[in-house]
Amino acid sequence: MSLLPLDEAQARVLRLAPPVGVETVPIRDAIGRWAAADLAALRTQPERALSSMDGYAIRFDDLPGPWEVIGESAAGRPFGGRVGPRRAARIFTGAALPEGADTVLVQEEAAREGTRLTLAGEGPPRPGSSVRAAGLDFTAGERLLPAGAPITPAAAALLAVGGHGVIPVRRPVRVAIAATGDELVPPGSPPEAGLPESNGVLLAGLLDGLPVERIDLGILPDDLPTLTAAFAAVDADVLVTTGGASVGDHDLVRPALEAAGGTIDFWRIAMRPGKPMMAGTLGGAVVLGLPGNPVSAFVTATLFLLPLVRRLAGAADPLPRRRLVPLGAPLAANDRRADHLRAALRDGLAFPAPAQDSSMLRTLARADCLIVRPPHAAAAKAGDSVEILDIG
Ligand SMILES: Nc1nc2c(c(=O)[nH]1)N[C@H]1C(S)=C(S)[C@@H](COP(=O)(O)OP(=O)(O)OC[C@H]3O[C@@H](n4cnc5c(N)ncnc54)[C@H](O)[C@@H]3O)O[C@H]1N2
Ligand code: MOO
Repeated sequence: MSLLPLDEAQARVLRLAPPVGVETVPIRDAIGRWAAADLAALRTQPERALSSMDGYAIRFDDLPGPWEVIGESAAGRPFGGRVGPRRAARIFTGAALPEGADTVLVQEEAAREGTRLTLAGEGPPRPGSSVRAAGLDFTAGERLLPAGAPITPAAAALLAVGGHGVIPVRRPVRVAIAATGDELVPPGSPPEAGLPESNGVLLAGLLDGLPVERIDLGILPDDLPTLTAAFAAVDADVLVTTGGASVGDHDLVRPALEAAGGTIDFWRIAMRPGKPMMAGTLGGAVVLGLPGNPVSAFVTATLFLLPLVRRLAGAADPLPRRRLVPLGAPLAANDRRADHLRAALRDGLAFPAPAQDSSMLRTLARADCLIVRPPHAAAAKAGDSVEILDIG
């Protein structure tokens, strides 16, 4: 049986559809989304030279003083006059540097009596001390954020000071979620009713915080006509199913997708857990058929569903970040499948959970990260570096 390498499978999923359409939203609503266009500064920041300290605006050449104080410049209330030779203007943090002045003498190093100002310390070391030059942060026309960059709180603040009030982003991504399996009952059902459905809870939680409009299709039975009709009726950007992805007689997601008119792009990946994941398209939707085992669903959602949603939402760099940490315990050599091992982080070391069965949610809920073991990785000892994906 041929298994697709993980990185190739990820690249193929990201190629299944372009980002969704653009909408323009107020800047606060753009946080947590991605810029849909290159965004340039509409103004220069600061627009003119400002003081970075409370003190006196002077001419550096006039040091060591004394000076006569002829006016005051406060933030939003600039001094209209000019600072000539041996003259100074009282100035506050964020206030415009008056014409003629080039330096700020901080007030801790100044003494003042009426309008007479004298040096009471070492004074500014060089021209321009305690002055923020015009355009120190950026100049009008400069690119502040490239298309596809995440709009973090800091990026949104930058765009705000850059003169933007509204931002072009991608509209929310519509994600339809269906759990499949005759054994499943809604969470909170009586204990004897069946297996509580948990993948829907898991996926809803993983999608929280992304710009997603969720469409919950609930629990679908292992019945080909029912599944086919449900899939055919889906109006979404993404249809994600869990369960029924493997090779058993009741694993009907693939035949139902095909019966509904969908196309399978690939099925089965060289990874563990998550091998039976399938990807394809149905009408305008990308379809991800995640395996039913809860940990397999978590790992494939982390590695495929979330990157796909980020890409559809306009992210240029949608894959999860990995980092290197030392192992806290040895690991055996790996086989041909990329492994994702639930692990705890203690004192900066990654300790793999002793049991890794893909049904065990308790080990997942206790894990801080997944250790990523590439195919055919050699045995590793405690202290060796391994790649991890942080989870939370
Ligand atoms: N002969 C083979 N059998 C299996 C193979 C294989 O290659 N050959 N692959 C195994 C692997 S790996 C996985 S993973 C599973 C995936 O199977 P399915 O996607 O068909 O999932 P199900 O059989 O429907 O369910 C698996 C397991 O998970 C429980 N489940 C399903 N959905 C939910 C849900 N929404 N909430 C909670 N629990 C759920 C289900 O009851 C099963 O216990 O196949 C292996 N078999
Ligand atoms: O590899 Mo399956 O996805 O765990 O148990």
